[in-house]
Amino acid sequence: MRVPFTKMHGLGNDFVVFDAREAVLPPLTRSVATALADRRTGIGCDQIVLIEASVIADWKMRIINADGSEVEACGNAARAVGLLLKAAATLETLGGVISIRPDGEANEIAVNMGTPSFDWCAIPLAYAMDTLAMPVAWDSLDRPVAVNVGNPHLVFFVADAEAVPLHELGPQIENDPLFPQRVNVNVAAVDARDAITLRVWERGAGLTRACGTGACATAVAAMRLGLVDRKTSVSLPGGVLAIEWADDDTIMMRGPAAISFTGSFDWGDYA
Ligand SMILES: N[C@@H](CCC[C@H](N)C(=O)O)C(=O)O
Repeated sequence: MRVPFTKMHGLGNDFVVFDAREAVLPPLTRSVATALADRRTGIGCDQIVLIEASVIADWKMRIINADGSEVEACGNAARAVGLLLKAAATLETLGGVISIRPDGEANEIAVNMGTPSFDWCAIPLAYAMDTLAMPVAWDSLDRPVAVNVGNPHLVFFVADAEAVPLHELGPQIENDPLFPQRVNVNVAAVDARDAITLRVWERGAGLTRACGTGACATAVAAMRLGLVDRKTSVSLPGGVLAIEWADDDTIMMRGPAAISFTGSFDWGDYA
């Protein structure tokens, strides 16, 4: 069975998007997902995104990492779905209902990502600790902040984000038993009261060009620590996002999304 898809990205964080609002797709098993995401033999992507019908929001957005794990949230994918839908909409996700809308320029999308949580059990962590200054370290990375923005993030503030061997420390931290659902790992440098530089090791996908939820988690962590104001830019390897922690406690993310190409995928080859 050939299934049409749209290859998209948000600042280089790339997705294979299946629009299943009207069509019923075969089940996306772990073996289909990993084969599809494989950059050598499949289409290649960081995440697979399914748009489906919802009974509690306009649409449901499902997110599957390149390793086949289904997860709660993806900021860049929300903007990609916003670009495809070309209209304001609410999206049901495993992390809660979020909202998207076109934002001025043709490919710019604004996303209300919902309310962040800092409770240790909501991250989740394996045991109680202060999530604003965690008494833990992995080599040179220490005292991170933990934030849940639908999905779990750990944020380390460092002098030079480029200098951190994230390809080595990222997988160690992601899989540490302190994080029962694993964790996304952010290393950030505060450049000014309204500017952060960020690199992200994503749970289930590794180093990516950008991570929207990572930008949101890092911005609110820096805001809680008093390092930046309530509106800041976050510069990632793939480009810049604008993040605001609004008075109603929700996080607004603004940035672009793009379509790379369209195609069709033979599900049966991988089932
Ligand atoms: N790239 C995404 C985050 C995707 C999910 C993440 N890897 C997880 O496992 O939580 C983003 O833009 O937020």
